[in-house]
Amino acid sequence: MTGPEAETDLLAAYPYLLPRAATAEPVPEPERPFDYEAAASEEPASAPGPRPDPSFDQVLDDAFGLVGGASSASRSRNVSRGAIRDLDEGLGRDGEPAVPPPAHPAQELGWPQARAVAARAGARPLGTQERDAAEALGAVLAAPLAAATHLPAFDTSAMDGWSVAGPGPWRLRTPAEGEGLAGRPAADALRDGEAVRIATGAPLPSGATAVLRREDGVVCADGTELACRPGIAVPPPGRDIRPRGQECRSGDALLPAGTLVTPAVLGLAAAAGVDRLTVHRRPTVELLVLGDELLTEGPPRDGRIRDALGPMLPGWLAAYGATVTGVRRVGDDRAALVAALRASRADVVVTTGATASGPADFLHPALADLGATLLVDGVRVRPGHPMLLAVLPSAEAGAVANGAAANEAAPNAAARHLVGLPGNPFAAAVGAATLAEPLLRGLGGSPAAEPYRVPAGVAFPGQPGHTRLVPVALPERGAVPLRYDGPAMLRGLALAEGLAVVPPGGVAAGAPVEVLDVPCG
Ligand SMILES: Nc1nc2c(c(=O)[nH]1)N[C@H]1C(S)=C(S)[C@@H](COP(=O)(O)OP(=O)(O)OC[C@H]3O[C@@H](n4cnc5c(N)ncnc54)[C@H](O)[C@@H]3O)O[C@H]1N2
Ligand code: MOO
Repeated sequence: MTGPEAETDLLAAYPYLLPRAATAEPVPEPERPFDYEAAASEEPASAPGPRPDPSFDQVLDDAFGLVGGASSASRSRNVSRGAIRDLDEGLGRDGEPAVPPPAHPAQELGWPQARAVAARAGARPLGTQERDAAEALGAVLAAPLAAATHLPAFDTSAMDGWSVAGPGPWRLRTPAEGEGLAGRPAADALRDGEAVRIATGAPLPSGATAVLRREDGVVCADGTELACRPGIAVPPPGRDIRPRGQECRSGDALLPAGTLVTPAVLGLAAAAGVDRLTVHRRPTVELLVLGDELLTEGPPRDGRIRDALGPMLPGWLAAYGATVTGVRRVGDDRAALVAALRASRADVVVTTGATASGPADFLHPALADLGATLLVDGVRVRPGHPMLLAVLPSAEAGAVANGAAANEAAPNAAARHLVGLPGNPFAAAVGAATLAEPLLRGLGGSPAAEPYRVPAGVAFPGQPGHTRLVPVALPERGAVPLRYDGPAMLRGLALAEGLAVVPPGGVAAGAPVEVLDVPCG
């Protein structure tokens, strides 16, 4: 469907785009080279101070302001995608060769290379386990889901009405108590010319050739005869019967290994009689939020600000496949950070803040104290460049150092990792999408997926030498950037339907641009 009717439907589905729909205009190309710092520090035009409550539409208009309006339609996605395959094949993006990463990177890596390093660090899943289906939600199937039954398990009626044998009219049998209802044994066999009531989902009696819908049949006054209503044709054999095995046969592989266990997968498994699922163990993650300046409630005060990442990142990390075992706040204290890292039993520790070189940025010294190995130490990406990825010494070593029992150690004998995200909130999100996503997906057994690309709805200027990650809306005309995408801002990200990956050379309007998912669960 196209044209005004389609547009009306889409606008009904996405009302927040409505005010822009009528006014969407061609988008002017930016006239000056992209100035990242200027854009990052871009503030609302009006002076600070009390402002009248804007309407929801105004808020969204404002966010879309940078591109002169979103187009008429949007859509949502819920697909996991990696972006590493071409690198693994040695192709490289951004014009950078996909050279093997150094063991101790002395300099920032390109964005594609950093993602490839994180993917390789997570290349070996942590192990498999059999779990009750409900507990497997969010894990990845380690074996195909095999049907334990035919579906439907028996011939069944697709409609409320009568099961009939042969062409009508039919002698209508008086049903015994419960006969013809779902969940009861099939009614006694029908002989040719007979009919008996049946409900949707009830097993079909043998001898039945079709189902006559209730609204298509008429019963004579004494209730003994059934005929089609005038103008209704006799249902041909098989009409409104769901035959046994129509959807699958017992033993059929319904889903391949590598499928994410979603609510729909739980539904399918239950329908197919499967109670236990074989899944990859989800990596455990502990989130350490670093910084003395962070408050956990109320407005910023006395130079202190609210922690935005403790509330945000657990959902993101869970969407990447992790089981988040805890969020801990650690002050600007090197010894406390070292102790927290030693004490952690998680497969992956994610930290926020303290990645740079300020007086309170203790992450690098703490990692040195621990004897950790840096795999990524800075990435040529804006924002988020100080992000890092390290291999931690084994949990057993940490446990012994702390006098803890060895069996408290992470069940994973494989390497434990630390993802260090910058403190600026949008920069931290970029770091999570760059390093935590491929690492956690891999450890959790998700296969790498093809990069997801959409046409750029406008030109995206590049930043020489750096990849830019830009929060975008995805209306029909393609990816369009959202405002308020500075490193310390979350306004753009909170509205975003994806993160566009803009290579150093930029992306011309209409050319494909890779888009990463923004977790929304
Ligand atoms: N001399 C340099 N200074 C900085 C550089 C640099 O290259 N050289 N890089 C800048 C960039 S880019 C970033 S990003 C930040 C990274 O800083 P850190 O990771 O060390 O983080 P902090 O200094 O702890 O915090 C930075 C900023 O973010 C705020 N913050 C921290 N945690 C949170 C949180 N959980 N929720 C909300 N906001 C948070 C913090 O208060 C600071 O304002 O370094 C630049 N400096
Ligand atoms: O670019 Mo930082 O990484 O400002 O946020």
